[in-house]
Amino acid sequence: MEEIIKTEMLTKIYNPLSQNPKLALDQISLSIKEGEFITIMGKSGSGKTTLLNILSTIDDLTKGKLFIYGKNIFEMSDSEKAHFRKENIGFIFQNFNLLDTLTIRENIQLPLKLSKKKIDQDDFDRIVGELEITDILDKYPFECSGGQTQRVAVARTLIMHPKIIFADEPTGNLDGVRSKQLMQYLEKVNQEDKITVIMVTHDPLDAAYSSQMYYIEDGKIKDHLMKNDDSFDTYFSKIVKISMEL
Ligand SMILES: Nc1ncnc2c1ncn2[C@@H]1O[C@H](COP(=O)(O)OP(=O)(O)OP(=O)(O)O)[C@@H](O)[C@H]1O
Repeated sequence: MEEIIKTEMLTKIYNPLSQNPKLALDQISLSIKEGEFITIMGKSGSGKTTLLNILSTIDDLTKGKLFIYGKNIFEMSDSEKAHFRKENIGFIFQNFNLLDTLTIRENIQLPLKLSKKKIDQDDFDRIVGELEITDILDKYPFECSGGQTQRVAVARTLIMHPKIIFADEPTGNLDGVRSKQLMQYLEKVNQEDKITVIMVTHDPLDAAYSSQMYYIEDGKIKDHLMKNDDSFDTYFSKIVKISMEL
């Protein structure tokens, strides 16, 4: 499988020139191939969101190297980065970011309109059907349940057919049943559509869906588990053990 993201000694220092520079990521080297399902775990403040933001090119690194599809990020112009994000990346956040003044249908179609892409009605119908939100398309987000708005946010991401989904604590506001549904859906698009998923989570049940887990401590990779190396039970129990330290 093609390598999509590679970092070498990636380092992030916030406010480097101030009296209080903050070393948030410290020489992170990793490689992510197409079709993988990666989770990033670690204590609060360990650097997980910073790493996600840099890998998705939303934020800049301070030192080290980041390659996207083999291309050095320092050699990419802002418009090349914007193009990469538009064509390749989808985000799922904890608070879903739906617009209350738009209907559910309009919310889902918004990214297509913003990037001046045509709406493929069959594709739209398939996605909202799979996510079971067909009957709320004319409602507004404030009229929907948390589980429904979460599925709308997923639909809005998938309508753009991203190659990579970045998810930051996507189940953070959901109950156990809704969390499981979201994770099963992410697993489905990962396995069937080969969408690469890179997800930050605190929850070992969420992390168990991944094929690899990076554990970050004080901005450094402290542990890297691969599901292939172990049986599922062993992988899961290692994740549970690590998450007990969180
Ligand atoms: N814009 C910023 N300016 C200065 N320091 C920052 C900034 N953003 C994050 N930090 C600091 O960098 C470190 C890593 O932050 P980050 O948000 O990546 O951690 P995290 O592991 O995602 O935490 P959490 O689980 O609480 O969301 C923390 O010490 C944080 O306070």
